[in-house]
Amino acid sequence: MRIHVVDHPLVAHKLTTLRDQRTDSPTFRRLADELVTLLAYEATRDVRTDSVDITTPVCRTTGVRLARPRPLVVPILRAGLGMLDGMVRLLPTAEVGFLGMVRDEDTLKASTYATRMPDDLSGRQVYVLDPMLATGGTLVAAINTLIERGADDVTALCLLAAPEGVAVMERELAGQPVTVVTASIDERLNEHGYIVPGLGDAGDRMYGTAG
Ligand SMILES: O=P(O)(O)OC[C@H]1O[C@H](OP(=O)(O)OP(=O)(O)O)[C@H](O)[C@@H]1O
Ligand SMILES: O=c1cc[nH]c(=O)[nH]1
Ligand SMILES: [Mg+2]
Repeated sequence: MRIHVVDHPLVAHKLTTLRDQRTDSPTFRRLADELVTLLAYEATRDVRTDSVDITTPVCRTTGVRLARPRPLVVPILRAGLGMLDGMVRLLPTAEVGFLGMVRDEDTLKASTYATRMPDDLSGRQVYVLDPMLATGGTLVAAINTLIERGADDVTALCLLAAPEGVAVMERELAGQPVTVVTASIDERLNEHGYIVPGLGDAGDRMYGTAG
């Protein structure tokens, strides 16, 4: 497993406003959308392409287009849904699958309540969207599901990651073809499994009270 932290002043600026507890839900959704577009630029660096011959108004030339089979984008409901539009705007040919997962707030164990994606993912590049990598339980389970279906290239886009969750991913997914792209590795998890400094509950901030 590889991890890539996107170190860019625009990312840091938007992330700071996202973290601020005064930021209301509509602004939070807009910033999450903008941030995923910036992360996607890094996350798709190795997206597969084919060469294609075209004619410009001036001459014939060879360019590239996104390869087949189409990439699959999988948001993890609920909070990951807020990252979907920004991602498919950059990857217009992508197919979209869905994983509904929730973490028990007492045991911090993740469970899956909905799965809707192709059974066979062999040869597919998969992009998983989840804003928060906290204990890592959700993302490890999600990525194992994708690998069991044959995915051989998985990239997770997370707005924030905790060092504890990164360590769990590195241990549980050692040797697997997995990359995590994040805007920040924060300081730690608190006693409730929340990322510190973090941004609170991403799903609630995205879809909770409008503030
Ligand atoms: O790394 P972990 O410790 O597993 O925690 C991270 C998960 O927790 C949050 O989801 P939550 O369970 O709150 O569901 P929601 O998106 O519906 O709010 C978040 O969106 C991640 O999916
Ligand atoms: O800090 C955290 C941890 C898990 N889930 C969230 O939404 N936020
Ligand atoms: Mg939540």
